[in-house]
Amino acid sequence: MNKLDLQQIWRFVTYGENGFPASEAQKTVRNHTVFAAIITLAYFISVFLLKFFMRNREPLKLDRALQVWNLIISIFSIVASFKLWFPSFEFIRRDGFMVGFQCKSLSKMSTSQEYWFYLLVLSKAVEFIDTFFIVLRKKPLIFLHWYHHMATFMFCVYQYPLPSSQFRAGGIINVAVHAVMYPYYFARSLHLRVPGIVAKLVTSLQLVQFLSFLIGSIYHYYVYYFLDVYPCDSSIIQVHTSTFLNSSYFLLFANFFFKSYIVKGGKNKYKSE
Ligand SMILES: CC(C)(COP(=O)(O)OP(=O)(O)OC[C@H]1O[C@@H](n2cnc3c(N)ncnc32)[C@H](O)[C@@H]1OP(=O)(O)O)[C@@H](O)C(=O)NCCC(=O)NCCSC(=O)CC(=O)O
Repeated sequence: MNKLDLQQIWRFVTYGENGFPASEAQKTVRNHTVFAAIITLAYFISVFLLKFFMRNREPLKLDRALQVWNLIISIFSIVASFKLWFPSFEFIRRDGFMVGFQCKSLSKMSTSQEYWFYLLVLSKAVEFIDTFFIVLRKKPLIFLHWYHHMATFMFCVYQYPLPSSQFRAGGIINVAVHAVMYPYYFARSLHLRVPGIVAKLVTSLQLVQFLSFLIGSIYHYYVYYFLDVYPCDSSIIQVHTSTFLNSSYFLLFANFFFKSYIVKGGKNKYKSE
């Protein structure tokens, strides 16, 4: 097992966009796969230990901390969206949405994009913080929430060191969705009167996102199984992993949508505001 080298991980964070050494960063992430699994397991255990510890205690207020957290992660998601999306339009314009974005071109990102993509991968561990707010504030902790955080981080650690335009396209779409979701959470944490329709729109956006990932998978399967040449840079095992994960997310979010907004006219918290 390789040694944990936080200094090395941090060195890439402070490197900046210019000449970002993407292959070194990818190697470092690959060398830390076991540590990533340990962090994910530690997250799982500490979340449920903390939940148990809080069972007879008053919920913590944490309003200001939650606002600051949501503001930071909103700014990160918005800036990363711009940094990652604008150069990607060139791939799409040149080679089309499927080939240019999903199948093979996106692996050849600029060094600036590579830098932001590295931050995006690390942010999936930082986003574990969301759950600690839920537990300490004694809000309902649903399976979808912790499963999604754990699986997404491990999926990123597995895919990032490998060439995969499909994975990179997924990350870029996801950060754009987070650029809407976190400002929504920020507004909620400020106790602003957010109309119920906004929550529905955010959940719909998440569902469209998972659907777009699944359409990407179908395209890969079609090319792999029915055409003579397979030009995409994701191995079929990578595509299978992506299909499994995104199908599970799609089903869980569809269930969330159904229970929150449709059954008995939807939950009150989304109606009253
Ligand atoms: C509309 C949603 C974005 C959020 O649904 P929720 O039911 O969580 O929304 P809500 O408005 O009722 O807010 C719930 C409570 O959480 C508080 N809250 C504020 N900021 C938060 C944060 N960063 N993390 C967790 N909770 C937070 C709110 O103030 C509110 O508290 P109070 O009740 O005190 O006002 C939905 O689409 C969704 O994603 N639901 C799944 C739940 C979830 O955990 N989602 C985030 C990770 S999934 C993800 O990130 C998917 C992806 O990658 O696209």
